[in-house]
Amino acid sequence: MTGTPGAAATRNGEAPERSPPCSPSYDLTGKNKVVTVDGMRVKLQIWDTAGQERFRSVTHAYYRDAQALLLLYDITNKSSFDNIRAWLTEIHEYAQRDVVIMLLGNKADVSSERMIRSEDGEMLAREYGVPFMETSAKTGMNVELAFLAIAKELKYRAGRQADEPSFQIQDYVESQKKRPSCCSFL
Ligand SMILES: Nc1nc2c(ncn2[C@@H]2O[C@H](COP(=O)(O)OP(=O)(O)OP(=O)(O)O)[C@@H](O)[C@H]2O)c(=O)[nH]1
Repeated sequence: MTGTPGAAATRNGEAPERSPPCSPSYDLTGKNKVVTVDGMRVKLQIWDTAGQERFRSVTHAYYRDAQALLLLYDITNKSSFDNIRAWLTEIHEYAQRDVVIMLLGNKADVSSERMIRSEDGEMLAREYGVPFMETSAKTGMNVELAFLAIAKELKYRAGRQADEPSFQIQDYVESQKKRPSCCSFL
């Protein structure tokens, strides 16, 4: 899943079939997920473009109609981080104009092999104006939060009332996210 638009909530529900790519404790992809937001059930249909970076025309089909994209890199793999800019460029060209984007630095549990500092992820996210957090599909750190934040944003957009205060996804993520307990010294 790393370095790819890892997951998307979609409008039309039509998705190419794909098996989940791995079996850590938390599978971030390949399923429908129901998140309860303020008592309302929001259904997210999640697609994973993993392993298809070489087939750009295929991945376009995945995210062209997506309402949200989770961009994942692997904190132990520099090239996955370096690929993120290219993905953001792609997304700018092919995705919906108002797509919700979130940047995730996954494998935060393996601090001994860390290549990308948390601050680097934060800086990149700030540059593109997207929320950022580090996650671990192994321990589950921030995984539910990522989906919850997306669901909250989509629910807010769908039912926005004129007098309703706007939902600030970046502020929400910053206030809720957990930091890895052990930090590297890079
Ligand atoms: N320690 C740790 N391992 C993880 C984590 N997430 C995934 N892995 C492992 O990393 C390996 C690769 O995971 P994938 O999800 O298949 O990675 P990918 O880059 O999407 O791979 P492709 O599907 O081939 O593109 C598997 O062995 C996973 O179990 C994590 O958060 N922590």
